[in-house]
Amino acid sequence: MQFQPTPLKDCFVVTPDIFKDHRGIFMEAYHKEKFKEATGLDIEFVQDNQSVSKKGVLRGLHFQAGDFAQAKLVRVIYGEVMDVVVDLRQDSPTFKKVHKIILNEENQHQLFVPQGFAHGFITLSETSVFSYKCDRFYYPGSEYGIIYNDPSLAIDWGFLEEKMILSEKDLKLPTLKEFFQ
Ligand SMILES: Cc1cn([C@H]2C[C@H](O)[C@@H](COP(=O)(O)OP(=O)(O)O[C@H]3O[C@@H](C)C(=O)[C@@H](O)[C@H]3O)O2)c(=O)[nH]c1=O
Repeated sequence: MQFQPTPLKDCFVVTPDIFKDHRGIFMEAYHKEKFKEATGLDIEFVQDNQSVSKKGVLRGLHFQAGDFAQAKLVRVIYGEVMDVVVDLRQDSPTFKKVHKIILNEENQHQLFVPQGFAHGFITLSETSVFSYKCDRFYYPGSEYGIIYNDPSLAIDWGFLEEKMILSEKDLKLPTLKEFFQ
């Protein structure tokens, strides 16, 4: 299991060792002790989520705030997505910086998204099965978001805007400027 930093503080990529044989593959998708040893983080993940999305579906940019802020360990079980995170911690040296990464069933990369980050992804394959662990339970009262096309972030989602599919809720999210006002 490899752990590699990203340009964003506290955000890193986890790549499991993949064992291939004539039957297919095996991997440890998560190992609490190895995770703790490599990162120093003694995280207890309490909720596992899974979503299935069609090509062009964009979910994000989401986060829970305050006591309900969630760290997430995200990965793709089937298909391919472009995953996007934004550091929203005002005291962080990488505040307002964006990081993008391709997650797919081939590379089996996982992204650790710290508390205080906004997170989203767009499905690039016909279908994606996206799975993530969270260290806090879902609490709708503390759910927030930033609009995917925020002008100050200027994220290139690598997809034609008219072909993107978003929820009504996500289309109404505020810009970063509106959120911090
Ligand atoms: C996130 C979540 C949603 N739900 C419900 C609420 C709603 O009826 C339905 C769909 O919720 P949403 O539209 O918020 O699902 P979705 O847009 O997939 O939300 C997710 O997006 C990605 C990018 C994240 O980072 C996640 O933390 C989460 O915010 O599922 C739960 O019951 N538990 C949960 O943990």
